[in-house]
Amino acid sequence: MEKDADGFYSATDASPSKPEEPPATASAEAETKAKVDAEAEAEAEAEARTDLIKSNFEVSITLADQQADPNSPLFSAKTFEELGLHQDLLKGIYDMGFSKPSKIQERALPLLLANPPQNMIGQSQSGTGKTAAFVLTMLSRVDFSKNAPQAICLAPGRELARQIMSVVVAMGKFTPVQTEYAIRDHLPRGTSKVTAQIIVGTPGTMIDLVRRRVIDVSEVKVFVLDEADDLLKQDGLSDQTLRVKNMLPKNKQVQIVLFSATFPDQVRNFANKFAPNANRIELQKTEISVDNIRQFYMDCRDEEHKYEVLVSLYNLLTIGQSIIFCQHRHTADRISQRMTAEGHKVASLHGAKDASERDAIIDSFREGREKVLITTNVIARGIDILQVNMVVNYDLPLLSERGDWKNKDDTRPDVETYIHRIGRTGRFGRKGISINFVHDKRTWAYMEEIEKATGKQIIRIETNDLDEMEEVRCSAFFFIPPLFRTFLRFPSCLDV
Ligand SMILES: Nc1ncnc2c1ncn2[C@@H]1O[C@H](COP(=O)(O)OP(=O)(O)OP(=O)(O)O)[C@@H](O)[C@H]1O
Repeated sequence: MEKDADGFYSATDASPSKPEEPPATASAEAETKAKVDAEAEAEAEAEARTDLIKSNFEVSITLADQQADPNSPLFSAKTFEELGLHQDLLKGIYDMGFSKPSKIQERALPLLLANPPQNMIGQSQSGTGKTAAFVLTMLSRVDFSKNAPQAICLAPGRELARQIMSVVVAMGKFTPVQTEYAIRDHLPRGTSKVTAQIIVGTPGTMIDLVRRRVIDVSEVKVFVLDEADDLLKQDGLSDQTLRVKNMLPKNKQVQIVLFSATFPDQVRNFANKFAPNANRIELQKTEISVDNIRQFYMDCRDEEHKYEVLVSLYNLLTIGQSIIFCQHRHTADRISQRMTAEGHKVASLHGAKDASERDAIIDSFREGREKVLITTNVIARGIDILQVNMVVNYDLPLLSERGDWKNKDDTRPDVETYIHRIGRTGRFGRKGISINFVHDKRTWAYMEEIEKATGKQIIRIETNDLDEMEEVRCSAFFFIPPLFRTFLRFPSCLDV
């Protein structure tokens, strides 16, 4: 197997080299060399120390490099100041540590903020900053002096709605914005009218709250769908999403904003009707999945062998954080129970757990208290946890298994879900690894189809060669100072 075939570079490659000054004498030369060596050693040690403390191996240099590369989805020729944002929002953005817009932010924000407001259908690869684009739109459009809902954002799941809200709160930190959730079990029965200006929730609960007049939508002027293709999928959430739209005021224009990394052809037409005359930012099919996620597969003998391989990967899974995707809830439960019984620390999350348990599990994972999360498609989309540097497709996603798919005999993989799943790693230019488990002719064929559809190579790793796996992981993520290699040979040393 060729390592680094797809141009991954380490921090050493990316570091700007120091200009060399010719030393005046031999002793000056020796002195300079000693100084440079000492500096390099100190840098390497500092880097190793920082990595040990953070226990994640981000190489920050890559972000600046990518934001300066016109071919990167993170590139921008402009600054946030040039995008026409209010001073208080600029403060919020810089407080979050953003320094430059990404391509989607640079392109979408001027269109989203222009007057009169126009609809938008925006597509950009996973982890490239779509959330900030629509959150800044909502925060820019609401009138903080009015205590009434003016912007509604829908997401397909509870975990994503909560995450979007955290971005609204962080970006709106220097504004007087008031926010409220429309997610299950959040507002107690008997709650009187919601006066918050921005509401984030899931379609079913939003309908319920509007119907019960807890949420009055008469002042709404922005309606956002995140993961819009999922919310507009026929037989899926599209009925409910459409009902929310039909509840919005008819006597004034509501700006409709749709965002996703994927807009399959069958949804695109409906999206065009849902958001008429929209400005559109689209990706070519070959651009959809990002290059910074290296994709691998492991050829397992059967279902039991899949489990054994997963267990053998445990040390690697816990260097950073990892998400393991299964097709069914019972598989996620079975694997996590078995691994826990064998002494491994893993968590499992799926839609059958109750709301408060789901919140506690994802929060604990987000805070890094759990390092391995075994789950279903419930968090395949949108979830942004920067430390996740490995995704395992324990089961490949299939169309026939999708709740909204009518043809249960369909023998095709669900390529969109695959793209979203692997997009849980490699966020905003970071490096990530995905591994698919295949175990028979059928799953092999699914994987080949995914490879063809995404146009990205999926490379084999031997199931019994953990050294190779370790090297793959090291070459993908780390600048490895010589001393530090020891730690990588024994990853448990890193759990400080
Ligand atoms: N301009 C920026 N500078 C630095 N970081 C940014 C910037 N914009 C967004 N980010 C960060 O990038 C990460 C990914 O952003 P976000 O979750 O919005 O991606 P996305 O495009 O919505 O992805 P997905 O398609 O998976 O939902 C987040 O951690 C976010 O804070």
